[in-house]
Amino acid sequence: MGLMEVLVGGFVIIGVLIVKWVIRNVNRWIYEMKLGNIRYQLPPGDLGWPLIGNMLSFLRAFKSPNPESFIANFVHRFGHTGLYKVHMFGNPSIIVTTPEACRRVLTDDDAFKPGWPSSTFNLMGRKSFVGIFDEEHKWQRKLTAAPVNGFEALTIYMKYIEGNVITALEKWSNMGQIEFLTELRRLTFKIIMHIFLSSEGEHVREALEREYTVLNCGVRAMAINIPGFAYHKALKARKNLVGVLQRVVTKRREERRGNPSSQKRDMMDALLDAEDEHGRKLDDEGIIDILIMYLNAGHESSGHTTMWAALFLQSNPDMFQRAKAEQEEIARNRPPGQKGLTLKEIRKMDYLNKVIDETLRVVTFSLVVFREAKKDVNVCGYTIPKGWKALVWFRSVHYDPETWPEPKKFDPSRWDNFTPKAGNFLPFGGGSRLCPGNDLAKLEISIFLHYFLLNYELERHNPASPVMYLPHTRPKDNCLGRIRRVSSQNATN
Ligand code: HEM
Repeated sequence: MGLMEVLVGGFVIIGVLIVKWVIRNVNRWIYEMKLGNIRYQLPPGDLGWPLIGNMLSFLRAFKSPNPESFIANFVHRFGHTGLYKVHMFGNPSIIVTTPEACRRVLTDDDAFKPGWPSSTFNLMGRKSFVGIFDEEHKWQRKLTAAPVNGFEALTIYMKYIEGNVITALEKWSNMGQIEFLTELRRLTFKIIMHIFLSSEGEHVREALEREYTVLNCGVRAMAINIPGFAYHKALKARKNLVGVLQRVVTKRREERRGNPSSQKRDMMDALLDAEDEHGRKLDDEGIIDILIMYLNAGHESSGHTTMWAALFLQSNPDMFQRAKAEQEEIARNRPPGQKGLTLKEIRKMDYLNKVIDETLRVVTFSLVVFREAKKDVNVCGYTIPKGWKALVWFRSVHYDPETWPEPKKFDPSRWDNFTPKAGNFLPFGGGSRLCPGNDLAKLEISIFLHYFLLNYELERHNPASPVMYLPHTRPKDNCLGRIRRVSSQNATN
């Protein structure tokens, strides 16, 4: 090789390295330089590539069998600082991974408001809880939380849930091969529909259910509105959902005009009646966005978590036996004449409660929630600048080996005589946004597991089916298998 060729080769390599260095620093120059001195108080990290930021490494990790590698990579490069600067979902952001910092972000409403990616914001609706904050949020939460989660409400819903669980399990056991997850999502959707829209018929439920499956795939996707992309399909699904719900709202308003003293029947009626302290009522868009969000949040999470709890038990025979024995004991001690479960019995399910908490931890259905800093705010020694997002990374909190030794292991007995410190266990979030359906969800899961453990078994078709982590943690085959009846007892015993 001549000297000339060596020189040209050298220049090309140097040129490529310079271009790469420039490209790798574009985000830093765009977002950090304008912060002035505050930029020196940012946590360590890496804002990734222009436009896509760190999304490729996020997707790579969450499409691999080891999603923990995403945060582990930051820890490896920058140390155990707990907060890392990144550029994700189109925004400069700070990932928050320690219990203390997560709690700080979740509980400081003066400094933070919701900061969901535009895909979630557009799909849930600007008037849903992802788009509102302060007084507006407080009012609408008060309006909706007690009718969903209060003791009185749960006592009423319990019978409905129980009846539907018994019927569903019996039906599935006669169906041969089913997608267990798909069927569970249908069941939990039926329950949340009962709470919000009990007066509507089967056809409305079926129309909504179809659209939700598509909508959900877009909620965590990148907001690329081009045919073929998940987000594009999800936007279409939202349009259809709005269409169906708009017809329901219009019909209800007409009915109520014709009969102003008509009885309050479900949450839709409560929303139509609602008035804030200034006499302001919700408009159609407000009601529809609340419904879209509640119906979505209220079925996907509990459907997935129920499936995982059953699956973990089924693949650990000793745990299955222990949980089953507890349920048999409860059924045995039931006073004669009492039909079905009571809330008092549910409170006695000590081991099952540990199984559910351990499932919530291992699965961490909401792996991250999003906030936006309203002002420059100091969190655990670092500054989150005004306008930047805070990504509260629950998955790291639940996989911290200091609190949870062997964190990947499903082990309900780790909960024996153990109460996690505040901030170490956040399956339902915290602060003013704490999940308003947490008790309802646990009730649904407990009732399902009670009847499942007493009378049935799950036989998976592909026990080695790989696990997908996006948009939510699930087996790739949606848990294909059979529900077998193993007891000849009356299903309600
Ligand atoms: C296992 C089941 C569930 C899990 C793991 C779960 C998890 C969560 C989490 C982590 C949040 C906090 C979001 C944030 O901080 O921004 C949340 C909020 C929410 N959840 Fe749940 N959830 C479950 C079941 C339910 C159910 C059954 C309902 C409906 C009845 C529901 C309705 C909501 C709503 C409306 C919000 C927004 C609250 C707000 O912004 O004020 N969730 N959920």
